[in-house]
Amino acid sequence: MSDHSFSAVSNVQALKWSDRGLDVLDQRLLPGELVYQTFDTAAGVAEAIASMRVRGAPAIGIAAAYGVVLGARGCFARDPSGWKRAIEDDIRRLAESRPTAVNLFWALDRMREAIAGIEGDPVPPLLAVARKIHEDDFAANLAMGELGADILGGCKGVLTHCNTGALATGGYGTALGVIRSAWRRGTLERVYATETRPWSQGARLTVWELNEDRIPATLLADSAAAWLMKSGAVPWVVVGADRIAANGDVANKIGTYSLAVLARHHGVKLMVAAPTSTVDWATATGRDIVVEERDPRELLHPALLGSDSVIGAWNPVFDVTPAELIDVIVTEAGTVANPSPDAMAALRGKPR
Ligand SMILES: CSC[C@@H](O)[C@H](O)C(=O)COP(=O)(O)O
Repeated sequence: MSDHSFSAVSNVQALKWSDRGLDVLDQRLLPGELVYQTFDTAAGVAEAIASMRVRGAPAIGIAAAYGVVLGARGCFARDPSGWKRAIEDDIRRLAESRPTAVNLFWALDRMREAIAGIEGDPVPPLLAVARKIHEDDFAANLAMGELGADILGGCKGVLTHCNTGALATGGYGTALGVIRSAWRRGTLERVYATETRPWSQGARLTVWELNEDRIPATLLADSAAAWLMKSGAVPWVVVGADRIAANGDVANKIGTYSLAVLARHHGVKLMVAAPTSTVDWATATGRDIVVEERDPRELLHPALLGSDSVIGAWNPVFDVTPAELIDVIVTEAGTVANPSPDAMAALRGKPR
């Protein structure tokens, strides 16, 4: 993978592999500081995912794949004949880092399959698989960008939620990839980005990425979305996904479901852009998706945290949008209009 392939479309790379280990751009510090930290163990990568230094379903999967390479390097050095048993602990730790984004489990399954066939030093073959996962995600983003931009046609304004850009993926982005492609075609004039709770992912990451690419954007509070839709400025909402069930229900950043309901009320269309690695064929409907709930302290003011406080906080960080509220799902393998179990099944057989 050449650096040029990334810098041609975006200056941002969330994950970089080097002989020292995995360099992770600490997304918690953006946009104020651009700091990479190097992780040289699988446990370190698991912590980087859990603590949200790495964010976004595809990027989490890619980081986990590199984490397995690091785990194999350590296990093989300690025990060349028993490393395959030892690495299971690392894989388990990585799998426990976040529960909702299925790309994590998809990538770990790919690494496990590769481990099964390895004789001798596992690092070169596992690194090749991790790099392929990374490169394939980037290529999928570019393909989705084109397919999604075709559907947006001459649309001048879109609303997006969360961050789905180069930082959240192998580069370029899912929903933000569609937006980048539409912008490059000269059709899109302005992006509206929600600030996105928790941690203001839109305010700190999405609009930063858009600014890096000089794409005009307007930031709004999540609660301003209905009012924006009423104004007619956004014929489309374009979002990513953390897990898509086999019937087309979509788990994505908290607030996506609200946007879907609002969009339907206002006659605004909803596009979900995600690679096929985000489709969980083993999960029949959105009811079976585990929705991560994070620490209430991420929401609640410290002054209200004391033992004499009667205030709690509910902090689910994803929600599930039912398929019937989604107009189209865009993947690198094709698009699914009006998603249903049958329409999704047709996607399954298509080559990536
Ligand atoms: C490109 S992944 C889909 C996103 O919309 C998504 O919800 C996301 O970035 C997840 O964020 P995270 O910060 O990892 O919880």
